[in-house]
Amino acid sequence: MAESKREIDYSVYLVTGRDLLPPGKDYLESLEESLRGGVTIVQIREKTTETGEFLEVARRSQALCRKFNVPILINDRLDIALAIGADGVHIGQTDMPIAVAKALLPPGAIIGMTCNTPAHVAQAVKDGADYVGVGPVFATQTKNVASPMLGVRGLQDILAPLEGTNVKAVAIAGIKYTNALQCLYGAVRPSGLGLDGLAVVSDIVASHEPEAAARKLATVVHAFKSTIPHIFSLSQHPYTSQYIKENAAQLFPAIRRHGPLVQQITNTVVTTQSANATLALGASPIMANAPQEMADISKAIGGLLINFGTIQSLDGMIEAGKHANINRKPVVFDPVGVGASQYRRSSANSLLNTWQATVIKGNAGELAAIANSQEVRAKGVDSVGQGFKNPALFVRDLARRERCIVVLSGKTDYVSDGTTVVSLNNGHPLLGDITGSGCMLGTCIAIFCAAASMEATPEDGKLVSGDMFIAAIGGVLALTLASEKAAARDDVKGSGTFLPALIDELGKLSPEEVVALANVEVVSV
Ligand SMILES: Nc1ncnc2c1ncn2[C@@H]1O[C@H](COP(=O)(O)OP(=O)(O)OP(=O)(O)O)[C@@H](O)[C@H]1O
Ligand SMILES: Cc1ncsc1CCO
Repeated sequence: MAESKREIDYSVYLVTGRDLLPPGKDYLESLEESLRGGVTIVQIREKTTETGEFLEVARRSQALCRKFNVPILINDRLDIALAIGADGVHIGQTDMPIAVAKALLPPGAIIGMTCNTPAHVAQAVKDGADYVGVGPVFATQTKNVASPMLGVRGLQDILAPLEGTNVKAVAIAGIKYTNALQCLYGAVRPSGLGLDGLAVVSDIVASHEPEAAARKLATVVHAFKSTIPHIFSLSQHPYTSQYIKENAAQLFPAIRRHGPLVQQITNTVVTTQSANATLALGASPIMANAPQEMADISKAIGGLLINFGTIQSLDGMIEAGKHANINRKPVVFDPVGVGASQYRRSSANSLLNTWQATVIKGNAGELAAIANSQEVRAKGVDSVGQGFKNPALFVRDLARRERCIVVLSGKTDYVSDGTTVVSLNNGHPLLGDITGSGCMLGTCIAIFCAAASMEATPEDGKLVSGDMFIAAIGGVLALTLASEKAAARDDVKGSGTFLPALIDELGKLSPEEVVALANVEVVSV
């Protein structure tokens, strides 16, 4: 074993599973191909194999790993690790304690531990583990998992004890190329601490083409790791009011150029007006709720809105977001009335645990409920009271926690990417007199996000390419500027005549008008 600790790259952590090999695929052939594809560390897991055979498998695996200069760890069996001189061991909660393993293994050996709770992680840190394997993130068939699933959101909490330590973390269970970016995004804590890698089994081992499977995963993990510092600022431009106005204004003609198809799972109150608003802006709506059709629809769309004003199919919302993440399409989440019932609260949690939102948009009452804040109360779908004492700080912190753009609607709208906060002071009180103006706002934001991502070149490490901060602001400006123009019309006598005028005006805004009329301020927090 190595005398001093080598620098380990945990990015693509392969856990072997010979029982999962596809028919006709040789174990060593599969391992070599996966190493060629970019696996950076290997753990040999043999749960039921006799000692002699385990030793043989470990020896042969090690010879291959050495060829690629990739470290090899042994699951559970210290005797096997010692016998072959492995780089270290991976132990479970019910296996040998870390202290005992440390005493038996030579200095420099890597010790990793499976952890299902923050308390496990804290203990592993105390005991001197080099890394923790945290999970289960998703349901999986490869292991009989008794611990409750963490979900993507749970990853942030379980990593908390690693703040300020040098202990590394990989996530495990149910991780595949298709959900890799969700996990990586989901795990990033407000401090910027995140996962060092992803542990996979079947995504590589069960593949007929393990080299290609490993390469795809490696590309995503490496690309993500190189973008971590900029995770909240999708653009690295120092935002000024003028830059924001000009770039948001350019998205109006971009929508008309691309005519994005925007999928909207929305409530029964606003469906028609949201579809008409979509057409007015130059995009195409498709209102689709059934989980069975999400895989197909997701491939065709430019963006997705999930508004849960009247939850008809939670499964549909889960599937739609999942496929949008897989296909790298922006997802705008509008948790309408989320504080109104326990069902809505738990549904929001399930959704945010399954996919990564690009934008979360809500009024003060809704966003307070999402953030578990008692500061603002709600009455059904409406926010009551004066709102947050410091709305700019609130949106910035929520954007950091949820790792996405946050839009707080109200008389003044606030938008943040976790670094910059802007306040937007356009709009008209008549927007408060019609139902579903907030829902239309979500629709507008989804359309702008779709256009902005269609304008951008896709990048490997990003769930969505394009500047979603500017896009979200563009969506707010569309609705609020159109409302000002509609309210000023002679034919508008009240909320009844206001709604059709609003839809008319949405389709008429020019980029020049947007720059001239937009009231955008960058707020310091
Ligand atoms: N008094 C007002 N003056 C100017 N603009 C307003 C006013 N009230 C709301 N708005 C605008 O209306 C849009 C919707 O925001 P609001 O916070 O009212 O949504 P909401 O409460 O979710 O609405 P709903 O529940 O009806 O869908 C925002 O862009 C906001 O700027
Ligand atoms: C009134 C209402 N109830 C559920 S959704 C909705 C539309 C405005 O949010």
